[in-house]
Amino acid sequence: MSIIEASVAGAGALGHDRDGLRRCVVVGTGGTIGTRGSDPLDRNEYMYGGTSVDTTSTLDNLPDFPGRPELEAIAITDKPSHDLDAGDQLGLARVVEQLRARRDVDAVVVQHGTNTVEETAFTLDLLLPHGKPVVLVGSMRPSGVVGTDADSNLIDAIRLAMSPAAANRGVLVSLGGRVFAARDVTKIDSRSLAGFGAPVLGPIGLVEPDGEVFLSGAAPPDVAMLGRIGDATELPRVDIVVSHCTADGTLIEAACAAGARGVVCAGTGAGFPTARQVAALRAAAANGVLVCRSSRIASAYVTPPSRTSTDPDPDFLWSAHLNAYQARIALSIALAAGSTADARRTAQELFARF
Ligand SMILES: NC(=O)C[C@H](N)C(=O)O
Repeated sequence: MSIIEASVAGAGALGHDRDGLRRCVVVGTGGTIGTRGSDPLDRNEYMYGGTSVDTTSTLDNLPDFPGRPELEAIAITDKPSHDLDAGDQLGLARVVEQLRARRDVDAVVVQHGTNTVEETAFTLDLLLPHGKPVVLVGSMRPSGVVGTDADSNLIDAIRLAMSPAAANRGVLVSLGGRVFAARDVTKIDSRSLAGFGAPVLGPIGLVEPDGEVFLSGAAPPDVAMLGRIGDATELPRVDIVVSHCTADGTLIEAACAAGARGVVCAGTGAGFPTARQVAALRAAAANGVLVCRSSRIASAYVTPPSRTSTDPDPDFLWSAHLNAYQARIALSIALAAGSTADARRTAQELFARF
């Protein structure tokens, strides 16, 4: 596990003496929202590590706002989000659970890079039981630059997390005044301040500029897989292989040679690998690797095999509404929770329910 530190900054250090008020803990993992631009006019030049803004000073610099709860900061990693690994995500899940178990904590906000926030959000959604709100937040621009969204997004996320409507809703993601369910959200733009979208079902809510929170839609299932993976600090390797014209089995064989216990094929359309990929996937499945058909397109429904001539293989799992990135996470967690035979059942159940 590569959690580097778990240092709690006392709320008193934040200068707010608000006995009796509610408390939100902000957990820093890194990402642009955890950095400060070196030039106010340069939105791209910012650094991690030594020059980044730690979560405590981010909160110290946050202006007061109506409804501001007591805030507490914990820094656990300081990485661009594409460098987070499963150990980081499992460690984060356990830190969030410890915080939610505290009687004086009402909600947890996680600062996270936007590149993979959808992956960590879905991981936490599978791992954590429903209960006190958990909100992930990122920003498209570092703090301290002209037009930054770092402070406004953080304030929105805190307001969302402190809203009673956010409890028992699974993990939520907040960016640009919009609220997304973990299972729906994806990064859709690498430049726009509205960088997140939910291509299939849309956002489930709004945080208005005056702090009003509106949420709609149903909560996702409460599967709480953390309780089933014991004290695992890593997750079994599951690789994604994309399909396209001319794709053959080389990458599938390489994944298996690297020790993958599962392979997700991001197939074309409703989940179709090429014939040469199917042959390699069959060979993988024959060797005990769990194979899942998913799709490379943003909105797909990959259905169970009907044993018609066009279906790749009745032994392959199918990701239903989940995209390939989500299927990889669900399969990996299912493999961590039990034997390969159990994982086959658990993963297919997770695919069906989300
Ligand atoms: N806007 C961002 O947060 C991107 C960032 N580099 C990341 O860690 O994902």
